[in-house]
Amino acid sequence: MTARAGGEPTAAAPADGPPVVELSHASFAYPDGPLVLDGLSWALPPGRATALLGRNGSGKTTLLRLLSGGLRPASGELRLRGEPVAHDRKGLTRLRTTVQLVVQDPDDQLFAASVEQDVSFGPLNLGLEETEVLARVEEALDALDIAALRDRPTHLLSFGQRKRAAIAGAVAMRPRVLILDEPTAGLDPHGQERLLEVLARLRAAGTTVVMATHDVDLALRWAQDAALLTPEGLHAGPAAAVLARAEHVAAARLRRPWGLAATDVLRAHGLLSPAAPGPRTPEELDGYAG
Ligand SMILES: Nc1ncnc2c1ncn2[C@@H]1O[C@H](COP(=O)(O)OP(=O)(O)OP(=O)(O)O)[C@@H](O)[C@H]1O
Repeated sequence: MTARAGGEPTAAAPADGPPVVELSHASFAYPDGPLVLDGLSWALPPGRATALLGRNGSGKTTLLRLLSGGLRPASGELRLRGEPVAHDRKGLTRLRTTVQLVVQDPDDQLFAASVEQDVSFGPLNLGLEETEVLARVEEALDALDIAALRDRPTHLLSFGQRKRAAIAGAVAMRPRVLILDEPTAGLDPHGQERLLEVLARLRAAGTTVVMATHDVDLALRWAQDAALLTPEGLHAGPAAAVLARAEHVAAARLRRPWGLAATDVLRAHGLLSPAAPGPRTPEELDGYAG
């Protein structure tokens, strides 16, 4: 399947400033494979929360790896604060101080003997002073609520704990853009809520957060913007508007989010004016009852 640039003005969400990171007309194919992404453009303005959705194999992971410099577009370019990124050591180091990717499987990310060593690795690699490294590691362990696990071997942790350790490693880099590939997959509901709290704190501090997910309800309630990767292209914009486009949602093999379905029912019964925003969660529905 090939994702192409959409044929309509879809890519840019209302920006709060010039994009921090941006792919422009990027195409990519794995060696001996078909084109996965074809001329795709996507800009991430600062401080926004964006959900990336699409069917299995649509190219979400590929797109996130292109944005974070792990893959290089065959054509088109990656820009950091408007400047083209050179895919050499210097260019990628500069990119990684700003953009951090947390991959889907924590076992692809964790490699050090203990949690603390793993979380320290990135800041140490930046050549920071020891006190600065320690401060960042403490901050990241606290943020992910895993300080008690600092001396534990990573391979002896539960899946959810490993996932949090992997995210802590990215957070310790204090990135302006944090990209997470299906971070809630495999977490229990409590773990998911804790993770969303962590992401809310990072966003409050101005971090741009991008999350690939298959969960449309999570996307509607958590994200300001959504991007749907379909065979026709990337459809991006404010989350409620993007997820209301039935044909794009169907092309991404998703379903209508709960909140939009509830909004339809409220409007059909005259309980909500056409212009008023609807509930995004069952908890918010309570506010419409009286
Ligand atoms: N290392 C690789 N080598 C060759 N082909 C690959 C590689 N990784 C992914 N692909 C192919 O590229 C396409 C896009 O894969 P990708 O992992 O980006 O999709 P995805 O949207 O993240 O999927 P999922 O929702 O299943 O995680 C798929 O057809 C996949 O088979």
